[in-house]
Amino acid sequence: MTMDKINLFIENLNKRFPQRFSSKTGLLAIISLVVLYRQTIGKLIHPPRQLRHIPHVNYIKFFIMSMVQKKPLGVISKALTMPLLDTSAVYLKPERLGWTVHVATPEAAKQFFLKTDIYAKADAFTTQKDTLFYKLIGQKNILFEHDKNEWKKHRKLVNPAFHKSKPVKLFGVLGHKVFKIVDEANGKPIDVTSLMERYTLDVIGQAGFGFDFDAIIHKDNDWVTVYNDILNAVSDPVFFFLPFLDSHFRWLLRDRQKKYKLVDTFHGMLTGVIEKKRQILQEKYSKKMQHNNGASHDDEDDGEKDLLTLMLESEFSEGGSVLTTEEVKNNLTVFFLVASLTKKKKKIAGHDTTANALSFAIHALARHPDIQQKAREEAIQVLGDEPHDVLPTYEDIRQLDYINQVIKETMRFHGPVTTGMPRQTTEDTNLVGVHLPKGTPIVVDIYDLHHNPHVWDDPETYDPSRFAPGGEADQKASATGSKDGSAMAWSPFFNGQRMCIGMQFSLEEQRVMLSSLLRKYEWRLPEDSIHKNEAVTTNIGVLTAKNLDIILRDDTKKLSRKRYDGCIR
Ligand code: HEM
Repeated sequence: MTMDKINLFIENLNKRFPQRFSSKTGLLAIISLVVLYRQTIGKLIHPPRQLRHIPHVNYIKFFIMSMVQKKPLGVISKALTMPLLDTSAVYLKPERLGWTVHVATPEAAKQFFLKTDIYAKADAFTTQKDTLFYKLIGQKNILFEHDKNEWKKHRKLVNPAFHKSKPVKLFGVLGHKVFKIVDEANGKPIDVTSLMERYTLDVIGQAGFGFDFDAIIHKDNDWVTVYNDILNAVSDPVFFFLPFLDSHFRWLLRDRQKKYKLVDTFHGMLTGVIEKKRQILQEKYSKKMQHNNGASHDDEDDGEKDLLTLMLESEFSEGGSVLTTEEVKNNLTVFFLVASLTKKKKKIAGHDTTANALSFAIHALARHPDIQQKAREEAIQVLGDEPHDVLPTYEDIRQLDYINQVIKETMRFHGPVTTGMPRQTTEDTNLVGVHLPKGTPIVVDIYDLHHNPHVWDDPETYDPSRFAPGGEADQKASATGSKDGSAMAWSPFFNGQRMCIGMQFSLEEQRVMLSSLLRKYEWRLPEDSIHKNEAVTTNIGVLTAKNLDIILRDDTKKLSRKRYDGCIR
């Protein structure tokens, strides 16, 4: 605003309100308004000066589309972020840490994934101590740990457990419980997101630490309710955006205090299980050491042991406790957070990565009956067409080439994790020609990377054959190590050191579930489905399809409806 305009404005004010405004007070008022605007709304809607050389989304449009109109992420991406990628590999978008750099090309993603010292995990959540979320996840755990040495300690212990864990039989047995629910629906629409969430909750309970939530069959049982209540409280947007309510005003909020008690109850259960398992293992190992004269061989199948047992066993082989019970408990909680968290209130974004990947695959196959049929033929070819339910084996799921392509294309098209957790640059740096000052918040935008037309051919077309041998994805992967980082074009689990540790676990779980469903059922969307043309998704948190009802029918007529009778093929 020039001086002339200010003077004119003051003159007008003086005319309207004679004797009220001297030039001085008018000027002061205007300056105060400008400062106030800059410090509040201006700060929100304009990126900080040091980042203004990077293209940014229009804040107002973004706010309206995401918060007011609640448009699906894909719609927002097409309207606001994709156009920015025509001229730049990165752009700015508002996030929890303020204006954040979003990386959406393989070349830039490669730098992000590999240079972990520069793009270090931000201490974003753990700085807000005394919140319910902080209480739930605890101070030290593998996912949120930003101190490299501390993180290595966790990863070293958790890695072998995930490497050994192959609970394929468990995935199948719990799949048969899912069949029970589908059969009971008798052709009526089923909310598959909820069903898959209950499935993955039962999986992580049993595969994580041998605990049966029994969520598939009894969705309202006590532990599932405790768990849902905690999760709903943790994701309550009011407390999420105003964390000081938790830390400073909890004493006024009795209902909130109850949620803190629920977390204590949940932690108490986990701690009890850990301590009991430690004790049993300790006794077992002492006996074995006596009998085997030092050798500690175990006859049980490692693949079907739960992750907690495997973690504690690797502690024993290291010669004692590596992590405290508290740290082990925090890691188990993290497995829940990323592997299976159900939700009760539909308005809350889903949190469950694998369940959403499965739901999106079911949706994609419902929209593309030809692909569904091709995948079914493979499932029947590998698992057989005996007239009873079967349990896929590890060898079986290794042969599911086409279903694997379906899973990978689904995770490109609708990867449940859309950005990963924020990093902050630890020094001034240059990312593919863009200057980033120290302290810049930055994420890899998996959704935009997977939908970037400069990276993928016709990215809005769902086509599993991209992942066929020699296909588009293979060509990119064979460029591994190349400067343009094309191998990073598909990164639903991230890449590099902090890549998802549960990737194989999740992929195997998906292979078992999808092949089992395909072998037994045909499915379609109801006529009035909101997801007919494309999946209507959330735009915040883990990507979820809202109210995804599907009609499943055991009408292939190839198999009888006889329930699994205990025999494993
Ligand atoms: C479709 C399923 C899944 C997807 C898309 C997924 C994706 C991811 C991504 C993108 C990250 C990196 C986050 C970051 O550093 O910002 C991650 C990390 C992690 N994931 Fe997964 N995940 C999935 C399933 C699982 C499962 C089933 C488990 C465990 C049972 C798991 C355990 C973890 C852990 C522990 C980390 C932290 C690793 C570390 O920092 O060292 N994930 N996941």
